[in-house]
This record gives sequence, structure tokens and C-alpha cells, in this order.
Amino acid sequence: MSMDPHFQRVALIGFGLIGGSIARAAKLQGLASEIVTTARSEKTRARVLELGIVDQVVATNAEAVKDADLVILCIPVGACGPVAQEIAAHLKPGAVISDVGSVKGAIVRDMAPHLPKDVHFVPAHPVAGTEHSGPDSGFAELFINRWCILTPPEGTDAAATAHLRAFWAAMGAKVEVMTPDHHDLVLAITSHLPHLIAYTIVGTADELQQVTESEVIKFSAGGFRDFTRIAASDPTMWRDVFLANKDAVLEMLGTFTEDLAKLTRAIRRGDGEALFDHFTRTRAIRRGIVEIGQDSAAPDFGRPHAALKKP
Ligand SMILES: NC(=O)c1ccc[n+]([C@@H]2O[C@H](COP(=O)([O-])OP(=O)(O)OC[C@H]3O[C@@H](n4cnc5c(N)ncnc54)[C@H](O)[C@@H]3O)[C@@H](O)[C@H]2O)c1
Ligand SMILES: O=C(O)C(=O)C[C@]1(C(=O)O)C=C[C@@H](O)C=C1
Repeated sequence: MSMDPHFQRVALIGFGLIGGSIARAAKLQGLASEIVTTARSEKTRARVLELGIVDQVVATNAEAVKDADLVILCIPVGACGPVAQEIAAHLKPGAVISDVGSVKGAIVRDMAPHLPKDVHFVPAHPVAGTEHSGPDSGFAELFINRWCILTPPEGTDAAATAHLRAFWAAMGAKVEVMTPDHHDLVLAITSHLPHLIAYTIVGTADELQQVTESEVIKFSAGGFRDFTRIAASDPTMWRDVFLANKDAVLEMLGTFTEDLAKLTRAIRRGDGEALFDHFTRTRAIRRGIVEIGQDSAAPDFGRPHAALKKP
């Protein structure tokens, strides 16, 4: 028999893209009897109330977690440690405490030491998002057919993990469990590096435009436009991701730079065969992802990297 996904009282710390999407999906699927959220500014509290999705909007995180059976931190990765410290004394014994951060090792290191022994800490990362943020950006369908990765520390109560898994599955997600370190390596290449590349190339094009006084960006074609969408993602969120996943990103950046050098050499030498072979291989990878209906987070694809093998 599968686990009941329902929680009595759910507290969402932060009502942005992800918090707002969880609220909408949980409400639609009847996954909580009551949803409470924090919004720090008066303006956001008024807006969240106006949206009419949650039952209660409060100003402090401590107030939000009171009596909550499930607490989800939906805030930038760098804020999770301080917020764990802030809410620790107010958590209900037996509650499931989770998050949605894009990095998992740092979250475990920053949050776990503050949490009382009588709560169940099950970190999570829904691998689904957009370049938008704030209370109006969320939507109930965001998680449908997307991965949600859980990274429960060793010794976590299996029933708590199963309950959170059922909650995410009921919002449409495909759930997988892995270690925080493995998560961070896989996401460094499939999500963090692509964002770094987008942030770089859009900045480079803009600088070129200024230096040459040309209209580089005005005449940009489809490929560049896709990069600008990614490069419009939230600066606070992505600053925190790169600070928190420094080691894995630097490791993947090293491998990426070597591969870029190989393609650079092929262009310089006029080695059409090397370019054609490379592009043929990557086209097959894309087609494989689309075929299995997985156009986000495709762990373990491409040339195998020793560190990416499943633990
Ligand atoms: N945007 C994405 O594509 C995406 C996808 C998956 C996971 N994530 C992760 O989800 C988390 C939230 O991202 P988002 O896109 O929803 O961001 P967002 O900017 O839309 O929302 C974040 C919210 O957190 C609030 N906040 C910040 N510090 C706080 C604090 N100390 N206490 C209470 N509230 C606080 C902000 O006011 C804001 O409302 C991040 O950790 C991010 O890494 C993002
Ligand atoms: O599609 C996008 O806009 C995203 O960047 C979403 C995306 C990703 O890289 O896939 C970004 C960060 C998250 O942690 C999860 C999902």
C-alpha cells in the first residue's frame, strides 16, 4: 500500500517561485489541511493573501513553523542555515523538515547542526524551475513529470522520507533518493554549469556591443536568446548556488574547459571530422532525452565522468 501524501499543517518559509508553486500544487491536490507561509514584507504578505492560495500568512519564520507537521524552506541556499537556527526552538516534535535548495551538501552541513533530535530532516531538490521569481511566478503544474531528488542523511526515519516522497509524487514529481555529494556533482554539470555559461556569454556579448558600438544583441538569433532567458535568473539564488557548490562546479568547469580546448583545436586545425563526430554524438544525447520525455535533469549522460557514477 502506498503512503498517504497528506500533511495536517504545512509551513512554507518563503513564497517565491518554488514556495508559491508548492502552495498551488498542494492546495489543488488536497495535500494539506492547512498551509501557512512567511512573507517578510508587508507588500508581499498583502499580495499572498490576495492570491488566496494559503490559509495564513505570517511575518516571522518562528510563527510559521509552530504546530507544522511539514516545514519546507523555499528560500535561497545561503539563508537556510540562519533560518534553521531561527526556527529550531519552535519546531513541533516529529515534524518533517525539508527544503528545496539547488545544492544539497551545504544545506545538510548548514541546517543539520541546528535541528533538534526529535524532528525528521529530509532535504529535497525539485529539478524544475523558470527564470522568474516572486509570489506571482509560481504555478501548480511546475513539478509534473520533473525529478525531485531527496537526500536524507544516514539514519533518517524511513517513514518520514516515504511521507515526503509521497507528497512530492502527489504534486506530479518523479522522486529519487541519493547522497548530497552525488546530487551536487550531477547538478553541477546539468544545471549549475549551464547557468554559468549563460551568465558568461550574455555578459561577453554585451561588452562586445559596447566596445564595438555594434548591435550584437539586437540581431541575436535563437541560440543566444535561449542563453538570455537562463541569464535572467535570480542573482541572489545563483550567487548562493555557486558559493555553496564551489568544489563540484570547479571540478566540472575543469573538465568542460578541457573539452572546449579540444573543440577550439579542431576549429583552428580545420578538423571537420572531429567537429562532425562531436555534434553527431551530442545530437543523439538530446534525442535520447526527448524520447524518454526527460527534458530536464539528465544525470549520467554523455562521456562518463568517474565521479558521476552512481554511488
Ligand atoms: N528558481 C528555480 O528555477 C529553482 C528550481 C529549483 C529549486 N530552486 C531553489 O529554491 C529556492 C527558492 O528559489 P525561488 O526560485 O523560489 O526564489 P524566489 O526568489 O522566487 O523566492 C525566494 C523567497 O524567499 C524569501 N526569503 C529570502 N530569505 C528569507 C528568510 N531569511 N526568511 C524568509 N524568507 C526569505 C524571499 O523574500 C523570496 O520571497 C532556492 O534555494 C533555489 O536554489 C530554485
Ligand atoms: O528552466 C530553468 O529556468 C531552470 O534553470 C531550472 C533549473 C535547471 O537548471 O534545470 C534551475 C535550477 C534548479 O535548481 C532547478 C532547475
